[in-house]
Amino acid sequence: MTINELRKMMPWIEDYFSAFAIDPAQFGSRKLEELGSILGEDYFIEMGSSSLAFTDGFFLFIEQARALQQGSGSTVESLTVLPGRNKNGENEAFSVNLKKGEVTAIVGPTGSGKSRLLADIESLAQEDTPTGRKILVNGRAPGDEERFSTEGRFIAQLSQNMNFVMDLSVEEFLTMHAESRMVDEVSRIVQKIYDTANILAGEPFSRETPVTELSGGQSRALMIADTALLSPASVVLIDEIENAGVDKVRSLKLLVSNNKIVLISTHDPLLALSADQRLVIQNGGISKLIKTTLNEKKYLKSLEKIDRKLTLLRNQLRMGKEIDFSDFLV
Ligand SMILES: Nc1ncnc2c1ncn2[C@@H]1O[C@H](COP(=O)(O)OP(=O)(O)OP(=O)(O)O)[C@@H](O)[C@H]1O
Repeated sequence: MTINELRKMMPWIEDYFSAFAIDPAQFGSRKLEELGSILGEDYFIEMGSSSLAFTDGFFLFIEQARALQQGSGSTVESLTVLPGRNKNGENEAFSVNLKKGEVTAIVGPTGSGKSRLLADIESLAQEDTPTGRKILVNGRAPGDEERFSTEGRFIAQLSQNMNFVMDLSVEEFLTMHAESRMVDEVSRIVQKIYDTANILAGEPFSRETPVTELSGGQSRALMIADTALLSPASVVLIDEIENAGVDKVRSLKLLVSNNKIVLISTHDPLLALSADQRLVIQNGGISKLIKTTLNEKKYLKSLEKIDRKLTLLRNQLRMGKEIDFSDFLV
């Protein structure tokens, strides 16, 4: 496949060329594989026999380009979680200040209160939830209008149990959302989100699929792509991405950009160590804030390799194949 053929297949790719001031006409007839040498190794795109395989570098490319296009855009510079009480009614020891561009993992045993913390932030709690926490935006308490308005919400939440209640196809849903955001070129952004969601989802789906018929993983992938590419949210809350049948590492890269505050509740070491820091929740209260160490970061690449192998194995299992351990054990 040539670069021009890719441009025809995915017209939205032009956005990224223009964000990087690259004129694709200069190398349009060259093979896709050569894109790596043009953009730099990190952006290399592999070609399978019948399908495209995108590297993580490509996703980073997309993400960086998007951040460039959107500029700093975000209005939320910081979120502060003022101390509340744990399940025993004891005061939390310290407040937590989350800044733009930071990714924070929330870790802790099952039932410890990770989702509760996300819910406090989502509802911009003002000492009116079971924890008694208070959330400040840019250093001040939001007014009721800000808290309860559905317009211009700057917080997006992705959770494990996402159900669509509308009777719309994927295409209708995305079109409606894009139109409500008053974007230019609705059909182009719709295709971009659809293509990205299909890359993230374990099993592909068509534009005509009713959203109510999407599997858990597929609807998750659709909402991740939608949030990353269309929602103007400057705070993204993610509740356990790991079991959703989506490519979690790529999803995180897509959602995280320099101008967002991202919180992710997780039991997954790969996701937790991808974050800048982690909040430890015990018995309903925030008990520690640990910065990810350089040593931990050093092992991320190896963890990613192990995780890819496990994903392959999981896919073989899902497809009803006999497991091939030849690559796994080296
Ligand atoms: N500080 C608190 N005070 C009172 N109740 C709390 C507090 N923190 C959490 N809870 C309650 O404890 C229950 C379990 O919390 P939550 O669902 O947030 O746990 P979790 O860590 O997300 O668990 P899992 O890992 O299983 O998803 C919820 O009903 C929640 O409202």
